[in-house]
Amino acid sequence: MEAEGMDSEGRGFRNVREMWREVIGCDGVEKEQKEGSSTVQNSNKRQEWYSKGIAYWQGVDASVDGVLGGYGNVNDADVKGSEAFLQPLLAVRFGGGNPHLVALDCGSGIGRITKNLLIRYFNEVDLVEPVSHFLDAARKNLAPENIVQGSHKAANFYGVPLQDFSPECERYDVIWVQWCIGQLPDDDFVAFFKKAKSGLKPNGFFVLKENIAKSGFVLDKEDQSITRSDGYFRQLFQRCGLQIYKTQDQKGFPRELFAVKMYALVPILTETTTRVQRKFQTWAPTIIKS
Ligand SMILES: C[S@@+](CC[C@H](N)C(=O)[O-])C[C@H]1O[C@@H](n2cnc3c(N)ncnc32)[C@H](O)[C@@H]1O
Repeated sequence: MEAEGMDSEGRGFRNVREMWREVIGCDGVEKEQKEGSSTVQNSNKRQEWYSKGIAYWQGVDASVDGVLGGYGNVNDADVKGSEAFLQPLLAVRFGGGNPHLVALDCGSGIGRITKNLLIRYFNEVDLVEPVSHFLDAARKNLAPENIVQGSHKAANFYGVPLQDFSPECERYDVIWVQWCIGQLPDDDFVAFFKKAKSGLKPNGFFVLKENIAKSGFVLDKEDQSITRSDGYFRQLFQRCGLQIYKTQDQKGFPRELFAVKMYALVPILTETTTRVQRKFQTWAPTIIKS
């Protein structure tokens, strides 16, 4: 049978569930809930997956080149591509008036994206990053004296991994997730986005920017991460209750790198929420008039 995916050493896996069972001790669909020794092994393996990932990043220089895996030269093209994607979305979803915009930069590393992009568009940016020397560098890079954007500021620095992060309810207009979601197995990926949805304001959205495997997945045993294909991501979005609002390919990266895609994602409205919203829309003018 043909392999659905492979690891960085070229070893094939028949399917993604087989791979997750091997690396985290369960198939990545649902966390093992049952008590007993299989649970212990499962959580030990999952812990090992995460701690090896963190250990890898702890050994990396707190620099643009470090967080970009030695490809610091793609920073400019990355920021340009992200800005071209973000700007029209902001205009459509929050245009008009002068809204106070807030973003969350996930797996922020040294604050590269906040510094070069988010801080220019958002009045406040929060960062979440589990590796302490990266977060310390981010604090320095984003200190008020190093920011040229008026009253815009990096507001909160959270030193936790995404799988343990719970956002403040309805704080964010945009939750930016770039080059870090591969650290999370599927079930934690789904749990994270489900939880993070509550952190979005009503018109808010996620931007996920990631490397894309040609098909299936590629498991990187060095930094304990997985690169997923576009089809794989789309299945996970459905499990998260998210739909693609807009997607675009990143251009201008060296050919030897993975392709990179940007997805703007919004919560799928259930029939009930849609009905409540419709009702509200018909009531609203009456409320305003009276
Ligand atoms: C390739 S770097 C990208 C950093 C940043 N997003 C950027 O584009 O400049 C990957 C980042 O993910 C972080 N990371 C590793 N495990 C993580 C986890 N479980 N949750 C959140 N971030 C994680 C690393 O510490 C590192 O900062």
